[in-house]
Amino acid sequence: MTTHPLPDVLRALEGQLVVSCQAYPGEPMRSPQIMAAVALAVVQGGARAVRAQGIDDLRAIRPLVDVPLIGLVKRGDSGVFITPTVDDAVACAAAGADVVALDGTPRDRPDGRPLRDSVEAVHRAGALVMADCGSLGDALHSVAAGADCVGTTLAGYTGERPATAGPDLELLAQLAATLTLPVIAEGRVRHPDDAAACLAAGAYAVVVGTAITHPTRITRSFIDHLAAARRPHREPVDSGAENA
Ligand SMILES: CC(=O)N[C@H](C=O)[C@@H](O)[C@H](O)[C@H](O)COP(=O)(O)O
Repeated sequence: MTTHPLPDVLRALEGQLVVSCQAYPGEPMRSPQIMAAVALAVVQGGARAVRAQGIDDLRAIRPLVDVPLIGLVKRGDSGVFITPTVDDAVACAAAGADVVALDGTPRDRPDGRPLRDSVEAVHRAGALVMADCGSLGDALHSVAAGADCVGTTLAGYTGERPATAGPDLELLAQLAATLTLPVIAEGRVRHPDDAAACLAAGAYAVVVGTAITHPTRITRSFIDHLAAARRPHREPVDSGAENA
């Protein structure tokens, strides 16, 4: 439940779909131009905001889309890796992010500074903060640090909660019932039904990444389904008709 007057950027997202456009190191689509085209394509499809990773990608996407841009920088894939430092957060805002997504956990950050420092620096730069959280404790920490909205982005990735097959609806409902700022569903939203379930659980908006913008993993999910569905090969039965 949201009770505070919200900035326009967040108000525009209520009940809407945000699409995360990210390619990972070494992947064929890892290029700012390609991610910018993907971002434009999802906006044409109705995404009301784009989430993107990396300063070059943000710079390439910014002039192409007129929806809010949620920016982050990823450094590695363990510990605090989503926009881990104050400098990274400021760089995202300078590259055109309206909202800077950053790790909202109380874990030690690589620059040794508290979450609050990143939040305040983003606010000074004129942007908002989405705190990526993995638990209720993270979300409460983020709210205390001044975040403008929280996401379930890290649910299942910090060791505090199991990685559910789909979105962590239990955490989502818990956050939505506890907090008075927007709670954004993110992580393992694989199907439109999952997205609808997130809204029903209290999400303010829903972020979908892999299921829309990662062709390698989408293809692999079809391959796995086919492998499971394929019947064991059987020799055709010889009816003996041609000898009759
Ligand atoms: C945990 C982490 O690193 N999440 C990242 C955050 O930006 C991205 O790798 C995810 O793709 C994004 O959160 C969207 O989630 P999904 O791709 O499951 O729809």
